[in-house]
Amino acid sequence: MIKSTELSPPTSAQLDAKDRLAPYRDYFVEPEGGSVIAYLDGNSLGRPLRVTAANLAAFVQGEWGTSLIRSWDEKWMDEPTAVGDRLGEVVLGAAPGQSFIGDSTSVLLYKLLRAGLDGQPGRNQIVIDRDNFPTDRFIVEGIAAELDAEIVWIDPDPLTGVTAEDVGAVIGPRTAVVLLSHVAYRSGFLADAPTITSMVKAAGGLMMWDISHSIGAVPLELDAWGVDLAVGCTYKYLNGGPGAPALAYVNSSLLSSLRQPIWGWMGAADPFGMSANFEPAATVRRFITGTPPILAMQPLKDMTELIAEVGMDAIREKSIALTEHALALAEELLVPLGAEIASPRDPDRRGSHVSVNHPLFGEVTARLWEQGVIPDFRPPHGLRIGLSPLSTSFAEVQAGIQAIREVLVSLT
Ligand SMILES: Cc1ncc(COP(=O)(O)O)c(C=O)c1O
Ligand SMILES: Nc1c(O)cccc1C(=O)C[C@H](N)C(=O)O
Repeated sequence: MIKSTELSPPTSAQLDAKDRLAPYRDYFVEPEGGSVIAYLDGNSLGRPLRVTAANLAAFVQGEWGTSLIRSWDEKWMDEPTAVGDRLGEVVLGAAPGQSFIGDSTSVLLYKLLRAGLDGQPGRNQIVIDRDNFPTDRFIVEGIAAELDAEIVWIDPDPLTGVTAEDVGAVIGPRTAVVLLSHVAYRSGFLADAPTITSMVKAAGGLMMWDISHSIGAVPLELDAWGVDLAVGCTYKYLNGGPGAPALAYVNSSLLSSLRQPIWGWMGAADPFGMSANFEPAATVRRFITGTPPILAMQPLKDMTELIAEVGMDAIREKSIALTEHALALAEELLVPLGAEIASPRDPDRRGSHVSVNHPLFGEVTARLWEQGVIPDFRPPHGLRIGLSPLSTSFAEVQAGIQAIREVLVSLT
């Protein structure tokens, strides 16, 4: 018999019943024919909002189909920075004039990192960790090969992620830029951004964060933390859609001094002046290169407004409850089968996804997808459970983890 002090953990149904964000699940497009039982990959590709379908149709008819090229003058020239400013207000903790929507995250990583490095004469080291997302590491390798730059690698403990101590051990008078992921793409480890940023700045370096796995899931305070540069994906927790253009942030203190490497007419002071030589815009527009992908930046506006309605604190609270639930279920149902939890137990050090390792998870994930249970798999043996706070229920997490268990049992 359970003693009164030994309360059993709440069930998925109880958690869903008291979840005040539960009604927002209906705001998302329902997959057809009950074909998806559990979508646990919102950290890779967020689900579309219903309103986005209507807004895209209205955009095609109105701004594009009716206003035609006049829309550039009326609205679109300012769209990348207007959307960036709104994101700054709602999710980034950034004052206007520092953010814009532009190219892919990879290309923005290149542009901002190169600009940062060029803006640090006498310093030639780029600091990055070996667990960072491949594109971040590859961009750094490419820039180091292109310029006289040295890469300083941090080898973090996969579970604790990159700590302030790790960073403190490698920064110094030659540090130009430190590039880290705020939330690690495998483990979900949430780095101590305020502490690390101030350490790097005290050493004279520039701090650049890849916020791909935190925008829209973890509250950010880029201005207050003193972040220099940041980039991040908008197709994850901002539900911008496949290949949606990325977000870039350049601290206002650097706007006049940094020069990005890919000069194009849309980053010029007067794009329609058709001038003989490149003169960069005085504002954050100088980081834009060519014609901005206006159509592709429409959906993320819808999610930004939904986040504004709900509030980042409520989103974070649900995100923590979801990851706690996922970890408790994984502990109960998967660990006895030989799986290992590969994400931080401390919610203050965790983003909105959790990873579990098992040698059979590659095969397990393929079978799960066939039956409409959709986590993702990252080699060598990590199954990642991404929990998008506004579109995921606690029951969905349970159904997903039970299915993982059943497939694992069938394969062993
Ligand atoms: C941390 C991180 N950075 C960058 C990217 C990729 O950026 P891109 O949109 O250029 O493929 C991803 C995901 O694909 C990511 O997880
Ligand atoms: N960016 C992706 C893509 O273009 C196709 C499929 C998946 C992705 C991803 O988002 C991968 C993801 N950033 C990761 O953390 O592994």
